[in-house]
Amino acid sequence: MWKMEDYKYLFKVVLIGNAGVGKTCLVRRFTQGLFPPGQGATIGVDFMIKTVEIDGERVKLQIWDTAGQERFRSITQSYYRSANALIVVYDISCQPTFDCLPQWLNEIEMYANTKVLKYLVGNKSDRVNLREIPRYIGEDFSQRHDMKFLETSAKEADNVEKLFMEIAKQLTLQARQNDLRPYTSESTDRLDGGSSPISSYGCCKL
Ligand SMILES: Nc1nc2c(ncn2[C@@H]2O[C@H](COP(=O)(O)OP(=O)(O)OP(=O)(O)O)[C@@H](O)[C@H]2O)c(=O)[nH]1
Repeated sequence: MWKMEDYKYLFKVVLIGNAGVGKTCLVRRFTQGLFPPGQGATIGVDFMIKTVEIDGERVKLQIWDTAGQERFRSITQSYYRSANALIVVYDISCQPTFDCLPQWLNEIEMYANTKVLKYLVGNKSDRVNLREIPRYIGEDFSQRHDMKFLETSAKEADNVEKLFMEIAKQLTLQARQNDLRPYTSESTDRLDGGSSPISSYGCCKL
């Protein structure tokens, strides 16, 4: 077991998207390596931690799993602001979950930090015969909205590790650049903006 202080950076990653798209399963797959049977709907928010290694440095990911149901929206919104990365999830076998993406982007616009790293994820890629959203449609949407894109399957562990590791890597790169940069008005803005700072262990300690 690593000790709590044994990490260089701490990043908050928040998953959002309609109920039932597989947010909880993605988090469980990555943090615990399992696909839980009979997963109930998330109530409010939940978080799990996983420490990974990026270029020889330990990076701690605090992964927040939010409830997709409308009635929890006011609770989940408060978590956007401190996110370093946001993963917007839809289900490739369920068109309405894709059609709701503009609403999720609206939420991000209203509540998240402008510099947040955004990923669009089409989950349940194993449901080949039930696919309703072609891959290129998801990819095109992501490009138009300044998001990175991946299709995943929490069930078959496809691209899940890749998703979180890419995020950890990107955030680490950004953090290293910030560490090198002298203190500027821009970095002050970032802190005032309420986002948890992408910076070294000293200021991000829990
Ligand atoms: N085939 C398939 N089913 C999946 C996958 N991921 C999740 N599911 C199923 O989809 C259902 C919903 O999964 P959850 O992870 O609870 O969805 P959620 O987005 O967290 O839902 P809320 O907590 O209500 O927001 C469950 O029945 C899962 O077994 C996947 O990759 N493939």
